[in-house]
Amino acid sequence: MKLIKIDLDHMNKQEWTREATRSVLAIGYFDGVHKGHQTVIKKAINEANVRGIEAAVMTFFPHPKEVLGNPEVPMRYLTPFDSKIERLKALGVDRIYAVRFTPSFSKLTPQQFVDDFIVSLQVEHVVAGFDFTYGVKGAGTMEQLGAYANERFTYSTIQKVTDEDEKISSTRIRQELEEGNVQKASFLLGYPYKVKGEVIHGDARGRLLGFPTANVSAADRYHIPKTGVYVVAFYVKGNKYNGMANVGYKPTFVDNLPEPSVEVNLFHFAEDIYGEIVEVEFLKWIRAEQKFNGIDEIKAQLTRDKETSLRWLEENIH
Ligand SMILES: Cc1cc2nc3c(=O)[nH]c(=O)nc-3n(C[C@H](O)[C@H](O)[C@H](O)COP(=O)(O)O)c2cc1C
Ligand SMILES: Nc1ncnc2c1ncn2[C@@H]1O[C@H](COP(=O)(O)OP(=O)(O)OP(=O)(O)O)[C@@H](O)[C@H]1O
Repeated sequence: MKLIKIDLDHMNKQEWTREATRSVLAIGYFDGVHKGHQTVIKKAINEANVRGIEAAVMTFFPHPKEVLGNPEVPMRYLTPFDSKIERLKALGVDRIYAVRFTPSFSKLTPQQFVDDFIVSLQVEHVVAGFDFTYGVKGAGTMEQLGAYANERFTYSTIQKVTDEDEKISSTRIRQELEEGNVQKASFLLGYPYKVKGEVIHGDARGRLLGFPTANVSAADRYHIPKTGVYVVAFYVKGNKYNGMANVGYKPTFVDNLPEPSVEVNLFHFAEDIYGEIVEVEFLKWIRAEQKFNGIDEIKAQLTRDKETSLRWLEENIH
Protein backbone atom coordinates (compact mmCIF):
# COMPACT_ATOMS: atom_id res chain seq x y z
CA MET A 1 0.00 0.00 0.00
CA LYS A 2 1.32 3.41 -0.99
CA LEU A 3 0.60 6.55 1.06
CA ILE A 4 0.93 9.85 -0.79
CA LYS A 5 0.57 13.06 1.19
CA ILE A 6 -0.58 16.13 -0.70
CA ASP A 7 -0.24 19.64 0.70
CA LEU A 8 -1.46 22.40 -1.57
CA ASP A 9 0.36 25.05 0.47
CA HIS A 10 3.78 23.42 0.19
CA MET A 11 3.66 21.52 -3.11
CA ASN A 12 2.95 22.40 -6.68
CA LYS A 13 0.70 20.31 -8.87
CA GLN A 14 3.61 18.62 -10.67
CA GLU A 15 4.82 17.22 -7.35
CA TRP A 16 1.62 15.36 -6.55
CA THR A 17 0.80 14.34 -10.11
CA ARG A 18 4.27 12.83 -10.56
CA GLU A 19 3.30 9.90 -8.33
CA ALA A 20 -0.11 9.37 -9.93
CA THR A 21 -1.19 6.18 -11.62
CA ARG A 22 -4.46 5.02 -13.23
CA SER A 23 -6.96 4.27 -10.48
CA VAL A 24 -10.51 3.99 -9.24
CA LEU A 25 -10.84 6.53 -6.42
CA ALA A 26 -13.11 6.48 -3.34
CA ILE A 27 -13.37 9.93 -1.79
CA GLY A 28 -14.35 11.01 1.72
CA TYR A 29 -13.13 11.92 5.16
CA PHE A 30 -13.79 8.35 6.41
CA ASP A 31 -13.43 8.89 10.18
CA GLY A 32 -14.00 5.47 11.71
CA VAL A 33 -14.08 3.62 8.36
CA HIS A 34 -17.61 2.50 9.37
CA LYS A 35 -20.04 0.24 7.50
CA GLY A 36 -21.17 3.06 5.16
CA HIS A 37 -17.56 3.90 4.32
CA GLN A 38 -16.74 0.21 3.86
CA THR A 39 -19.49 -0.04 1.23
CA VAL A 40 -17.98 2.90 -0.68
CA ILE A 41 -14.43 1.53 -0.47
CA LYS A 42 -15.38 -2.05 -1.39
CA LYS A 43 -17.19 -0.77 -4.47
CA ALA A 44 -14.01 1.10 -5.49
CA ILE A 45 -11.95 -2.06 -4.99
CA ASN A 46 -14.39 -4.07 -7.16
CA GLU A 47 -14.40 -1.46 -9.90
CA ALA A 48 -10.60 -1.37 -9.83
CA ASN A 49 -10.41 -5.16 -10.13
CA VAL A 50 -12.78 -5.14 -13.10
CA ARG A 51 -10.58 -2.55 -14.81
CA GLY A 52 -7.27 -4.08 -13.72
CA ILE A 53 -6.07 -0.80 -12.20
CA GLU A 54 -5.30 0.38 -8.64
CA ALA A 55 -7.92 0.98 -5.94
CA ALA A 56 -7.22 4.34 -4.34
CA VAL A 57 -8.77 6.32 -1.48
CA MET A 58 -8.60 10.08 -1.08
CA THR A 59 -8.95 11.26 2.48
CA PHE A 60 -8.19 14.50 4.27
CA PHE A 61 -6.44 15.65 7.43
CA PRO A 62 -7.07 17.27 9.80
CA HIS A 63 -10.87 17.24 9.95
CA PRO A 64 -12.44 20.25 8.14
CA LYS A 65 -14.09 21.21 11.45
CA GLU A 66 -10.63 21.70 12.97
CA VAL A 67 -9.72 24.14 10.24
CA LEU A 68 -13.03 25.91 9.68
CA GLY A 69 -14.83 25.33 12.99
CA ASN A 70 -14.39 26.59 16.53
CA PRO A 71 -10.76 26.00 17.61
CA GLU A 72 -11.89 26.04 21.27
CA VAL A 73 -13.62 22.67 20.75
CA PRO A 74 -10.91 20.21 19.74
CA MET A 75 -12.00 17.49 17.36
CA ARG A 76 -11.93 13.92 18.64
CA TYR A 77 -11.50 11.04 16.22
CA LEU A 78 -12.89 7.51 15.97
CA THR A 79 -9.78 6.70 13.97
CA PRO A 80 -6.94 9.21 14.34
CA PHE A 81 -4.82 9.40 11.17
CA ASP A 82 -2.60 6.33 11.68
CA SER A 83 -5.43 4.03 12.66
CA LYS A 84 -7.54 5.19 9.70
CA ILE A 85 -4.65 4.33 7.37
CA GLU A 86 -4.36 0.89 9.02
CA ARG A 87 -8.08 0.21 8.55
CA LEU A 88 -8.01 1.29 4.88
CA LYS A 89 -4.99 -0.89 4.26
CA ALA A 90 -6.75 -3.87 5.85
CA LEU A 91 -9.66 -3.42 3.43
CA GLY A 92 -7.23 -3.99 0.54
CA VAL A 93 -6.73 -0.48 -0.82
CA ASP A 94 -3.62 -0.09 -3.03
CA ARG A 95 -2.94 3.61 -2.47
CA ILE A 96 -4.08 6.48 -0.29
CA TYR A 97 -3.95 10.14 -1.20
CA ALA A 98 -3.98 12.02 2.13
CA VAL A 99 -4.75 15.63 1.32
CA ARG A 100 -4.00 18.29 3.92
CA PHE A 101 -7.20 20.23 4.53
CA THR A 102 -6.09 23.87 4.69
CA PRO A 103 -7.90 27.20 4.26
CA SER A 104 -6.56 27.41 0.68
CA PHE A 105 -7.71 23.87 -0.13
CA SER A 106 -11.15 24.72 1.27
CA LYS A 107 -11.45 27.63 -1.18
CA LEU A 108 -11.03 25.62 -4.39
CA THR A 109 -14.04 25.73 -6.68
CA PRO A 110 -15.67 22.37 -7.46
CA GLN A 111 -14.19 22.53 -10.97
CA GLN A 112 -10.69 23.20 -9.62
CA PHE A 113 -11.02 20.28 -7.19
CA VAL A 114 -12.12 17.98 -10.01
CA ASP A 115 -9.36 19.13 -12.37
CA ASP A 116 -6.46 19.21 -9.90
CA PHE A 117 -7.33 16.38 -7.51
CA ILE A 118 -9.19 13.89 -9.69
CA VAL A 119 -8.29 14.31 -13.35
CA SER A 120 -4.62 15.16 -12.76
CA LEU A 121 -4.27 12.03 -10.58
CA GLN A 122 -5.27 9.84 -13.56
CA VAL A 123 -8.50 8.75 -11.90
CA GLU A 124 -10.68 6.77 -14.31
CA HIS A 125 -13.67 6.17 -12.03
CA VAL A 126 -14.81 7.89 -8.80
CA VAL A 127 -16.86 6.24 -6.05
CA ALA A 128 -18.50 8.35 -3.33
CA GLY A 129 -21.62 8.40 -1.22
CA PHE A 130 -24.90 10.10 -2.17
CA ASP A 131 -24.13 13.08 0.12
CA PHE A 132 -20.49 13.64 -0.82
CA THR A 133 -19.69 17.28 -1.59
CA TYR A 134 -16.51 18.99 -2.81
CA GLY A 135 -15.18 22.47 -3.47
CA VAL A 136 -15.71 25.69 -1.54
CA LYS A 137 -18.42 25.30 1.12
CA GLY A 138 -19.26 21.89 -0.31
CA ALA A 139 -20.79 23.53 -3.39
CA GLY A 140 -20.26 20.52 -5.68
CA THR A 141 -22.69 17.58 -5.42
CA MET A 142 -22.77 14.05 -6.86
CA GLU A 143 -25.52 15.15 -9.30
CA GLN A 144 -23.10 17.69 -10.78
CA LEU A 145 -20.04 15.45 -10.86
CA GLY A 146 -20.73 14.25 -14.43
CA ALA A 147 -20.78 17.81 -15.72
CA TYR A 148 -17.52 18.72 -13.96
CA ALA A 149 -15.95 15.47 -15.18
CA ASN A 150 -16.85 16.30 -18.77
CA GLU A 151 -16.20 12.72 -19.93
CA ARG A 152 -12.71 12.55 -18.42
CA PHE A 153 -13.81 9.92 -15.85
CA THR A 154 -16.94 7.99 -14.86
CA TYR A 155 -18.41 7.63 -11.38
CA SER A 156 -20.67 5.56 -9.10
CA THR A 157 -22.84 7.00 -6.33
CA ILE A 158 -23.40 4.77 -3.29
CA GLN A 159 -26.91 4.94 -1.87
CA LYS A 160 -27.45 5.62 1.83
CA VAL A 161 -26.37 2.74 4.10
CA THR A 162 -28.72 2.81 7.10
CA ASP A 163 -29.44 1.24 10.46
CA GLU A 164 -32.96 1.64 11.88
CA ASP A 165 -33.79 3.92 8.92
CA GLU A 166 -31.05 6.35 9.87
CA LYS A 167 -27.83 6.98 7.98
CA ILE A 168 -24.74 5.36 9.47
CA SER A 169 -22.36 8.29 9.95
CA SER A 170 -19.23 9.17 11.89
CA THR A 171 -21.20 11.85 13.75
CA ARG A 172 -23.83 9.33 14.84
CA ILE A 173 -21.19 6.88 16.06
CA ARG A 174 -19.49 9.63 18.10
CA GLN A 175 -22.89 10.39 19.68
CA GLU A 176 -23.42 6.73 20.59
CA LEU A 177 -20.01 6.73 22.32
CA GLU A 178 -20.96 9.91 24.20
CA GLU A 179 -24.02 8.06 25.50
CA GLY A 180 -21.99 5.01 26.53
CA ASN A 181 -23.60 2.86 23.85
CA VAL A 182 -20.36 1.16 22.92
CA GLN A 183 -22.08 -1.95 21.58
CA LYS A 184 -24.17 0.11 19.17
CA ALA A 185 -21.09 2.12 18.14
CA SER A 186 -19.20 -1.10 17.41
CA PHE A 187 -22.15 -2.48 15.45
CA LEU A 188 -22.27 0.65 13.26
CA LEU A 189 -18.50 0.59 12.79
CA GLY A 190 -18.55 -3.09 11.87
CA TYR A 191 -15.70 -3.83 14.32
CA PRO A 192 -15.20 -3.34 18.08
CA TYR A 193 -14.33 0.23 19.12
CA LYS A 194 -10.80 0.44 20.51
CA VAL A 195 -8.59 3.16 21.89
CA LYS A 196 -4.83 2.84 21.55
CA GLY A 197 -2.41 4.36 24.07
CA GLU A 198 0.58 3.99 26.32
CA VAL A 199 0.52 2.61 29.86
CA ILE A 200 1.70 5.43 32.11
CA HIS A 201 2.30 5.74 35.85
CA GLY A 202 -0.70 6.66 38.01
CA ASP A 203 -0.62 7.41 41.72
CA ALA A 204 -0.18 3.73 42.64
CA ARG A 205 -3.37 4.01 44.68
CA GLY A 206 -5.09 1.18 42.83
CA ARG A 207 -2.70 -1.35 44.31
CA LEU A 208 -3.62 -0.22 47.83
CA LEU A 209 -7.28 -0.72 46.93
CA GLY A 210 -6.54 -4.28 45.88
CA PHE A 211 -7.34 -3.37 42.27
CA PRO A 212 -4.14 -2.38 40.48
CA THR A 213 -4.79 -0.44 37.29
CA ALA A 214 -3.01 0.18 34.02
CA ASN A 215 -3.46 3.90 33.32
CA VAL A 216 -3.77 4.34 29.57
CA SER A 217 -2.81 7.65 28.02
CA ALA A 218 -4.60 7.72 24.66
CA ALA A 219 -2.41 8.19 21.61
CA ASP A 220 -3.60 11.00 19.36
CA ARG A 221 -7.01 12.55 19.84
CA TYR A 222 -9.25 9.51 20.25
CA HIS A 223 -12.91 9.94 21.00
CA ILE A 224 -13.12 8.55 24.55
CA PRO A 225 -16.57 7.14 25.40
CA LYS A 226 -18.80 8.56 28.13
CA THR A 227 -17.42 8.47 31.67
CA GLY A 228 -18.21 5.45 33.80
CA VAL A 229 -17.21 1.86 34.34
CA TYR A 230 -16.91 -0.59 31.43
CA VAL A 231 -16.25 -4.26 30.82
CA VAL A 232 -13.25 -4.27 28.48
CA ALA A 233 -10.92 -6.41 26.46
CA PHE A 234 -7.29 -5.35 26.59
CA TYR A 235 -4.53 -6.07 24.09
CA VAL A 236 -0.90 -6.03 25.15
CA LYS A 237 2.17 -7.66 23.57
CA GLY A 238 -0.02 -9.61 21.17
CA ASN A 239 -2.23 -11.10 23.90
CA LYS A 240 -5.83 -10.41 24.82
CA TYR A 241 -7.08 -10.12 28.41
CA ASN A 242 -10.36 -9.11 29.99
CA GLY A 243 -10.89 -6.54 32.66
CA MET A 244 -12.89 -3.58 33.85
CA ALA A 245 -12.09 0.05 33.19
CA ASN A 246 -12.98 3.38 34.65
CA VAL A 247 -13.23 6.36 32.33
CA GLY A 248 -13.42 9.39 34.54
CA TYR A 249 -12.17 11.91 37.02
CA LYS A 250 -11.67 9.73 40.14
CA PRO A 251 -13.71 12.14 42.32
CA THR A 252 -13.20 9.96 45.42
CA PHE A 253 -9.48 10.78 45.41
CA VAL A 254 -8.78 13.66 43.04
CA ASP A 255 -10.11 17.21 42.70
CA ASN A 256 -10.50 18.68 39.24
CA LEU A 257 -8.67 16.22 37.02
CA PRO A 258 -8.58 18.20 33.75
CA GLU A 259 -9.23 15.25 31.40
CA PRO A 260 -10.88 11.90 32.10
CA SER A 261 -8.39 9.12 32.74
CA VAL A 262 -8.73 5.61 31.34
CA GLU A 263 -7.73 2.99 33.92
CA VAL A 264 -7.99 -0.71 33.46
CA ASN A 265 -8.00 -3.40 36.14
CA LEU A 266 -7.20 -6.67 34.40
CA PHE A 267 -8.47 -10.00 35.64
CA HIS A 268 -5.86 -12.79 35.83
CA PHE A 269 -2.90 -10.55 35.05
CA ALA A 270 -0.02 -9.28 37.15
CA GLU A 271 2.82 -8.16 34.87
CA ASP A 272 4.63 -4.84 34.76
CA ILE A 273 3.55 -3.21 31.50
CA TYR A 274 4.58 0.41 32.00
CA GLY A 275 5.50 1.98 28.67
CA GLU A 276 3.70 -0.63 26.58
CA ILE A 277 1.43 0.45 23.71
CA VAL A 278 -1.92 -1.21 24.36
CA GLU A 279 -5.47 -1.20 23.07
CA VAL A 280 -8.62 -0.95 25.16
CA GLU A 281 -11.76 -2.39 23.58
CA PHE A 282 -14.94 -1.12 25.24
CA LEU A 283 -17.47 -3.94 25.51
CA LYS A 284 -20.22 -2.70 27.85
CA TRP A 285 -20.94 0.32 30.05
CA ILE A 286 -21.99 -0.91 33.49
CA ARG A 287 -22.34 2.11 35.78
CA ALA A 288 -21.71 5.81 36.26
CA GLU A 289 -18.66 7.04 38.12
CA GLN A 290 -19.39 8.01 41.73
CA LYS A 291 -17.77 9.83 44.61
CA PHE A 292 -17.42 7.37 47.50
CA ASN A 293 -16.99 8.08 51.21
CA GLY A 294 -13.65 6.44 51.80
CA ILE A 295 -11.68 3.41 50.79
CA ASP A 296 -13.97 0.70 52.16
CA GLU A 297 -16.94 1.91 50.12
CA ILE A 298 -15.02 2.08 46.84
CA LYS A 299 -13.42 -1.32 47.48
CA ALA A 300 -16.83 -2.89 48.04
CA GLN A 301 -18.12 -1.34 44.81
CA LEU A 302 -15.07 -2.47 42.80
CA THR A 303 -15.65 -6.00 44.08
CA ARG A 304 -19.26 -5.82 42.82
CA ASP A 305 -18.06 -4.32 39.50
CA LYS A 306 -15.74 -7.27 39.02
CA GLU A 307 -18.61 -9.71 39.66
CA THR A 308 -20.85 -7.82 37.23
CA SER A 309 -18.11 -7.81 34.60
CA LEU A 310 -17.28 -11.51 34.93
CA ARG A 311 -20.97 -12.38 34.72
CA TRP A 312 -21.40 -10.23 31.62
CA LEU A 313 -18.35 -11.82 29.97
CA GLU A 314 -19.62 -15.29 30.82
CA GLU A 315 -23.03 -14.55 29.28
CA ASN A 316 -21.86 -12.61 26.24
CA ILE A 317 -18.40 -13.74 25.14
CA HIS A 318 -17.95 -17.29 23.97
C1 LIG B 1 -13.42 -0.60 37.55
C2 LIG B 1 -13.06 0.71 38.22
C3 LIG B 1 -14.07 1.52 38.70
C4 LIG B 1 -13.79 2.73 39.33
N1 LIG B 1 -14.80 3.53 39.80
C5 LIG B 1 -14.52 4.69 40.41
C6 LIG B 1 -15.56 5.54 40.91
O1 LIG B 1 -16.76 5.27 40.74
N2 LIG B 1 -15.20 6.67 41.56
C7 LIG B 1 -13.90 7.05 41.72
O2 LIG B 1 -13.65 8.07 42.33
N3 LIG B 1 -12.89 6.29 41.23
C8 LIG B 1 -13.18 5.13 40.60
N4 LIG B 1 -12.16 4.34 40.12
C9 LIG B 1 -10.81 4.89 40.08
C10 LIG B 1 -10.03 4.58 41.32
O3 LIG B 1 -10.27 5.66 42.16
C11 LIG B 1 -8.59 4.55 40.83
O4 LIG B 1 -8.38 3.36 40.15
C12 LIG B 1 -7.64 4.66 41.97
O5 LIG B 1 -7.77 5.94 42.52
C13 LIG B 1 -6.20 4.44 41.52
O6 LIG B 1 -5.70 5.54 40.83
P1 LIG B 1 -4.17 5.55 40.33
O7 LIG B 1 -4.02 4.50 39.28
O8 LIG B 1 -3.96 6.94 39.78
O9 LIG B 1 -3.32 5.26 41.51
C14 LIG B 1 -12.44 3.13 39.48
C15 LIG B 1 -11.41 2.30 38.97
C16 LIG B 1 -11.70 1.11 38.35
C17 LIG B 1 -10.60 0.25 37.82
N1 LIG C 1 -24.13 5.65 5.44
C1 LIG C 1 -23.55 5.92 4.27
N2 LIG C 1 -24.06 5.42 3.12
C2 LIG C 1 -23.47 5.68 1.92
N3 LIG C 1 -22.40 6.45 1.77
C3 LIG C 1 -21.85 6.98 2.87
C4 LIG C 1 -22.40 6.75 4.18
N4 LIG C 1 -21.64 7.40 5.09
C5 LIG C 1 -20.67 8.03 4.38
N5 LIG C 1 -20.79 7.79 3.07
C6 LIG C 1 -19.89 8.26 2.00
O1 LIG C 1 -18.56 7.93 2.37
C7 LIG C 1 -17.68 9.00 2.08
C8 LIG C 1 -17.07 9.54 3.34
O2 LIG C 1 -18.08 10.21 4.06
P1 LIG C 1 -17.80 11.10 5.34
O3 LIG C 1 -16.38 10.96 5.73
O4 LIG C 1 -18.38 12.45 5.16
O5 LIG C 1 -18.62 10.23 6.42
P2 LIG C 1 -19.91 10.49 7.28
O6 LIG C 1 -20.02 9.27 8.09
O7 LIG C 1 -21.06 10.89 6.43
O8 LIG C 1 -19.40 11.69 8.20
P3 LIG C 1 -20.15 12.82 9.04
O9 LIG C 1 -20.83 12.14 10.18
O10 LIG C 1 -19.00 13.69 9.47
O11 LIG C 1 -21.09 13.49 8.10
C9 LIG C 1 -18.50 10.02 1.32
O12 LIG C 1 -18.37 9.73 -0.07
C10 LIG C 1 -19.91 9.77 1.84
O13 LIG C 1 -20.88 10.23 0.94
